[in-house]
Amino acid sequence: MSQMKHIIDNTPSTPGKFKIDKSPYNRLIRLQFSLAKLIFWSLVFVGLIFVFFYRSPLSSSHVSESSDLSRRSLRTSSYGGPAWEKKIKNSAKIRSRNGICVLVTGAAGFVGTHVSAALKRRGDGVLGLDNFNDYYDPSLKRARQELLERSGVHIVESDINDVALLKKLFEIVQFTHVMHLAAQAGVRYAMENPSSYVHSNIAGLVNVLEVCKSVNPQPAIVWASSSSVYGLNTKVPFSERDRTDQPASLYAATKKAGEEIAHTYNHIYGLSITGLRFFTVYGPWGRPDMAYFFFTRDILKGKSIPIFEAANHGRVARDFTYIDDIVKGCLGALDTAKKSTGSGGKKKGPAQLRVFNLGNTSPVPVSDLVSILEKLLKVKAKRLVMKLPRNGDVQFTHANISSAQKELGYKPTTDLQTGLKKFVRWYLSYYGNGKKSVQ
Ligand SMILES: O=C(O)[C@H]1O[C@H](OP(=O)(O)OP(=O)(O)OC[C@H]2O[C@@H](n3ccc(=O)[nH]c3=O)[C@H](O)[C@@H]2O)[C@H](O)[C@@H](O)[C@@H]1O
Repeated sequence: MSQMKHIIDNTPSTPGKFKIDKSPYNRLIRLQFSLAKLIFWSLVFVGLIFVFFYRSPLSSSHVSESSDLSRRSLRTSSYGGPAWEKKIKNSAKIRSRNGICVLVTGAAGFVGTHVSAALKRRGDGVLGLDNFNDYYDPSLKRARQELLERSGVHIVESDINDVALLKKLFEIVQFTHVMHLAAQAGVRYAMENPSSYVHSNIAGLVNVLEVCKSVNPQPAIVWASSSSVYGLNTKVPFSERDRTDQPASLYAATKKAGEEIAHTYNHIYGLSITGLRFFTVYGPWGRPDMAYFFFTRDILKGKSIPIFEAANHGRVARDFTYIDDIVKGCLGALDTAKKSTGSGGKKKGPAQLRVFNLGNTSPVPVSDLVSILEKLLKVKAKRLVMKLPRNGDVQFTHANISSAQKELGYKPTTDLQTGLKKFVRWYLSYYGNGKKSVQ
């Protein structure tokens, strides 16, 4: 109390504003006023500490906003410092004449790993970004990361929603291109965890574009859309000119929204943007949530596998596309991307806006995929034929690729039999020795 008195007595009145009055009533008012001031400044102090420790761009990223995203760990390691910056510069250094400098988001993902490795092999500068979430076994992502680090590609561990980090990366490196592959993938999981699709495929995309539009020079952007935007269309093969306004899953709806968002950023800010509609990409280092992958695992385990069929025993088919073909399409898109035209957040002229199908042009029924796997694995599958669930799946996909062929020189060369053979070889070497558990 005496300490309090000391504080109160020494609280200076603002000169010229208050006349010092010694009456008990005014002393009480002064006491209340000073207490209010004390509380106010204490709150400001606590607030400053909060801002400094939890919102600082150079501390861990904003995990709190993602806490509602069950099954995802958005853990990000702290970053900053000269050693960290050196690693980034080294990874992003262009080592060939006419090379490009690419920030690859989702670099520890299936397509991201293959694209990053291919860019690095040609001497381009590559920096990866990934949040290593646990949508599927993160140890597989870590193994891909090891692979990339060995070839000189560093992956910064953070979420695309961490705008401060994205800006920092652009301060360190002048990326000529952004290959935006980070996304919440999977058609059926969207019913389980819808907010993760909004977080990554909508909010995340907007953040990436926001940063890209405001840096100088603006990079050109190539990003992953999806064949699922064709939704319930029945006209085949799917052409880029077809309608895309009847998505069958929230996943598809977020990818379609992404295409519209891309249009806006191209229109307002002059960003050069290319969307790639991938058709069921498969291959070594693939995604364990995809059918070909978990069919392989379950056939080997002797577990039954659910094979979907449409009404009246209609076949469900996919235009399965091998990863190496997709990588060529991605590189083709990067190499033919024109420069963005804006600067200082302002558009200076019309910029390139493109969308391409990257498929294989030969759909295969899922039951045939299983037959190929049976032969390769030399194990008979326990087939459990089921009705196609109404949770996002469409009956078939089939790409018309003439546009990608013409503009990107895209020409898929791997049929499903050949591609699955390579996948199975990888699968057995990665999981087959019993050291790693298949999740
Ligand atoms: O092409 C695309 O745009 C999409 O391709 C895949 O989606 P999907 O084609 O549904 O791939 P899978 O989940 O591997 O399914 C492949 C086929 O197997 C069928 N399937 C799936 C699961 C299952 O238990 N049984 C089954 O028969 C599906 O109906 C589908 O026809 C990816 O998961 C998406 O991220 C991607 O965007």
